[in-house]
Amino acid sequence: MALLAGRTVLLRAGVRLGAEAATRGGNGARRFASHRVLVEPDAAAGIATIKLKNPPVNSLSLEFLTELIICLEKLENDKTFRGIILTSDCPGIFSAGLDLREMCGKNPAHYAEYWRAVQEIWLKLYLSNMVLVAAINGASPAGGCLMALTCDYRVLADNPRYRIGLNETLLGIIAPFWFKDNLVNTIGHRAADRALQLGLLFPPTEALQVGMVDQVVPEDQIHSTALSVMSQWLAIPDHARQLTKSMMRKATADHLIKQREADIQNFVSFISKDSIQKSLQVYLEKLKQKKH
Ligand SMILES: CC/C=C\C/C=C\C/C=C\CCC/C=C/C(=O)SCCNC(=O)CCNC(=O)[C@H](O)C(C)(C)COP(=O)(O)OP(=O)(O)OC[C@H]1O[C@@H](n2cnc3c(N)ncnc32)[C@H](O)[C@@H]1OP(=O)(O)O
Repeated sequence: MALLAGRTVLLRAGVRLGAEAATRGGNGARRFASHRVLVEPDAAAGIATIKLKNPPVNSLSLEFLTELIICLEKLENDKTFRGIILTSDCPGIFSAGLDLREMCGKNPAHYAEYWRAVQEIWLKLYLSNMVLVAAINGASPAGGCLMALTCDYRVLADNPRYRIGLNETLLGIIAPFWFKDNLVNTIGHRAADRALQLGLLFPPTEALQVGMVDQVVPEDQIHSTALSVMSQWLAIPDHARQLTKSMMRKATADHLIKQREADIQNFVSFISKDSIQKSLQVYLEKLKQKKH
């Protein structure tokens, strides 16, 4: 049943999908992988595990986002799969969020194309008909946190270095309204107000307390926990769960869908400002110097 999916991917024609491959797994299910998105299917269970693999930190570049969008479309249209576990193949990092290099020193057309892809991945994940469980096995700032927030359930590995949150203000930028809406829907208005203004990155215990994640487990139990949560969610008849999900999420998604173009223009003019470019460059430089 396609209650929510089926929208078009509006991306630059000809973005290279890398060495995409489709083979048959041991259980007969199609296994497909691109350079940066690994899909491990379990056809018998109806579950696909997506492993993000864009080292070193799974930053969400335009090419990576494009591969992910295509992968999600394929899974959404394949009736074999009813659930996705979203996790990382990069040790200690779930995702460092949006790729800062896509937002620095480029032209307005590039910023517009990039932002459309960011919107698209959010809509694809947020409106998916499938059950999405995030198995967060690493740090998850900003866009990384947003991806996790689109999921139906979040399991975080218990490691104090694995902080999660929308830290945009620390970079001198602003979480867009639809990031904010997704966060408010998850942790409530007061907690979101504080978290967004202060750019808070929550360690596991605090993330659980505030409701940013649903469960914190030892790192070696993250996949088994995600599987057991998934089986609980898949026990619900699809049509009832999907209609309920749609009822809960439609207004938030429509908020963006209705003003997608204006949101792109807003992003382009904001990110093109000299002062914002300067802040992002300083932040990137600090990240680079951290090692030395
Ligand atoms: C009224 C409203 C008006 C206007 C609003 C309109 C629009 C809104 C405008 C903007 C919205 C933008 C929303 C942005 C969302 C984002 O996601 S921004 C990205 C935020 N991400 C971060 O802050 C994370 C930064 N990274 C880290 O903290 C750490 O790297 C890490 C904890 C993830 C991992 O730490 P380490 O393992 O120690 O790794 P390193 O720090 O050494 O990093 C390795 C390598 O990777 C580079 N890198 C890290 N993060 C990014 C990134 N996000 N993008 C690009 N590159 C990144 C880092 O520089 C290192 O590079 P090298 O030195 O090896 O070259």
